[in-house]
Amino acid sequence: MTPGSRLWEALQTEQPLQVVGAINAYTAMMAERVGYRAIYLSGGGVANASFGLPDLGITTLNDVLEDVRRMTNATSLPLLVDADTGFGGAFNIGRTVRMMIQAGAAGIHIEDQVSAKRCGHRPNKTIVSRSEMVDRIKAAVDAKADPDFVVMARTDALAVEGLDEAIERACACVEAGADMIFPEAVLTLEQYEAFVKAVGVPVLANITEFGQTPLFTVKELGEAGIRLVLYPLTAFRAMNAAALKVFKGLRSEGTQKNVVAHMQTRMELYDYLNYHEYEQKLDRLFEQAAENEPM
Ligand SMILES: C[C@](O)(C(=O)O)[C@H](CC(=O)O)C(=O)O
Repeated sequence: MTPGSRLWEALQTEQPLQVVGAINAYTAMMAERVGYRAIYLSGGGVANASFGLPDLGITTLNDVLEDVRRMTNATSLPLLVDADTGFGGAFNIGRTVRMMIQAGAAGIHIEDQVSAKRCGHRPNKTIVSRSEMVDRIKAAVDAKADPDFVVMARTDALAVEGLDEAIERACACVEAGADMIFPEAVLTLEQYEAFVKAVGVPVLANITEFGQTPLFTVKELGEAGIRLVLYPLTAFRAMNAAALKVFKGLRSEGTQKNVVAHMQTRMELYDYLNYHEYEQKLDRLFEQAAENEPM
């Protein structure tokens, strides 16, 4: 099974499918162990966590691929990747798809903002024309060496041009071959329902914290017909708050004794890494080496 077909399978098994942002390989392994069926690599997350940059279209395809490879090597979960605006024109978008497939991604989403993009939940976004967005999707679809690789069209048009244009764009993207639709910065369940009714392909809801979209539950979204629920930076935000708390505490108190109870222990860390299996192999190697040692 290809990563793409695993994503389609997960979509059949879990409805709606929770897709959880896993910012790095280790977090991806924890997500797998606790039962998620699909994971996500956030574009904002790559910029913020791997480069200390804001989510403004500054990172490159290779920057993202590096994190994709790390995560796909560490888990067998299908990985959906944020490809921002596709990293260039039609030829670049084709290359993006081919390289993402090579790196083990199950799918990507490409959006209709201009390349000097902003976070989808910030004001003053600018989008390209409908025909330019359709060309982006066509370029991505043409490059799909694996037919099950998911090309998801994200539209940021709702906040810029309103619901009707956003829905028409989404439909035009589906006609151009998009497998799924990601309407960005949706405000109500009724808006989700309108997308679901119009597009005829799976629709993703981006339930990112501190944004424009209320924190709708999986149940509410499922009832609105949503097939994928995304939590792009949920774990990252929690990890950051925990790191900050421990950094400040250690600085002011001169010890971590008061927070150690809230930490993942060494044994828990090792458990998720299958450390003990590695250690046993290492022990055997040493034993064999000792046996082979000339007397
Ligand atoms: C999905 C997103 O593009 C991301 O980079 O993960 C962001 C998430 C966020 O900033 O909360 C977005 O929605 O624009």
